[in-house]
Amino acid sequence: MMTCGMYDKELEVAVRVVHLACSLCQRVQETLVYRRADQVMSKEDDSPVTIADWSVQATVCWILSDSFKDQKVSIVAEEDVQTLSKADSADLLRSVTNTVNECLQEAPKYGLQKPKKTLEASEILKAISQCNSTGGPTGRHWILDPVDGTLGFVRGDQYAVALSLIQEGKVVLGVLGCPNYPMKKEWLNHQYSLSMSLLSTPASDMREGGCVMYAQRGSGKAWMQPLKNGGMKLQWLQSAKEIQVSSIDDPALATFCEPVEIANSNHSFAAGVAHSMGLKKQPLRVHSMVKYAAIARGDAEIFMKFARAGYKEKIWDHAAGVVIVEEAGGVVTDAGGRPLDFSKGVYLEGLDRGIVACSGATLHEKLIGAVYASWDSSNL
Ligand SMILES: Nc1ncnc2c1ncn2[C@@H]1O[C@H](COP(=O)(O)OS(=O)(=O)O)[C@@H](OP(=O)(O)O)[C@H]1O
Ligand SMILES: [Mg+2]
Ligand SMILES: [Mg+2]
Ligand SMILES: [Mg+2]
Repeated sequence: MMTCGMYDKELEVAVRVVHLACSLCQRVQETLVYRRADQVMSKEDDSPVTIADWSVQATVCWILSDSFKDQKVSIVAEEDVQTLSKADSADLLRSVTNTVNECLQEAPKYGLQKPKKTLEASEILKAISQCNSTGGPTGRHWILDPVDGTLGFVRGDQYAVALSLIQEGKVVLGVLGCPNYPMKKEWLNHQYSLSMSLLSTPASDMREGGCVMYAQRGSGKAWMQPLKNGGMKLQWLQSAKEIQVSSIDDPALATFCEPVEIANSNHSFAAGVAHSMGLKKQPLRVHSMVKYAAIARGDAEIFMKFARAGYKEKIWDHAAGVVIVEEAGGVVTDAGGRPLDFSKGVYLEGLDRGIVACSGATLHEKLIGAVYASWDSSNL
């Protein structure tokens, strides 16, 4: 038996809906790489958002609400309906509505219920805006990043669908869908590009590619499955294999990963820390929570993110990745060595400088020491 925890039912629904959401993203990404300009919108903070971000949020909201009808489902998620409800956004809303309805039609293939009738645009808006919970220290809250690494997504590169559950302020399960991160390791080392692989690989082969990872808190185990495009009605656990962090603890042999964008993490500070702790390899720059996935799977040993001072990290950018890395045997803390606190609402309040994840305690101690030593000489 691959799960035997308190949240088996929640985990099963979460894994199924993440598979479903990944298939939606794959379809949208294929069209996006050819028609980028008019399909990528900007939010108020200038970050990108697409049909996929809203559509996944509406889809996951509908499935969770339907699957847990007896509960008042609380969802903390990234997107809101501001852009979508503007007067000149009618086409956009129509695209989202169609995308969600098409996706939900496929739900039975994934062992989930589909709606009895086609959802109206107003119901889609309602579903998206219903994900406006702020989490907190009590009760049960789903945490969703419908598309994490939207920039990677629009570039035809790495991105993730991240769903997790917090209970009394603790992350109790996490699921990460990584449609462009194949089961085999070597793929991550090349920069993944959908547009390139579409030219060189038959689309069907490429669609076999991705994986979904998941873990339940306290199980001491984390799992990976191939992404199922044709559905997964029965025996959803069967194709899962256990994953574990890397056993490398020599910094000279370790690989570290970090965000692609300099705006999202201070690369030069990370390089200083890397040098100071004796890392020798070039950093692996990857969009999205695929970085946590790489640590959990043993494809890399260290993840560092040092956002600019004043930026507040959001829980949906980390929750699923953290529980999967920890259950796979890794360590995740802030740059001061303290565990991340998911109980304070939407933000990781009180975060000390940045976030680090390591495959084990030896590398983690060295990393925290190197941050401490490098801090004075930096001006983050
Ligand atoms: N200024 C700034 N500083 C730090 N972090 C920020 C910043 N702006 C955005 N974000 C969040 O970063 C999420 C993407 O992180 P990544 O590690 O994938 O970044 S990168 O694309 O590889 O550069 C990204 O998640 P998504 O919006 O889901 O893509 C953001 O939540
Ligand atoms: Mg994100
Ligand atoms: Mg996102
Ligand atoms: Mg975003």
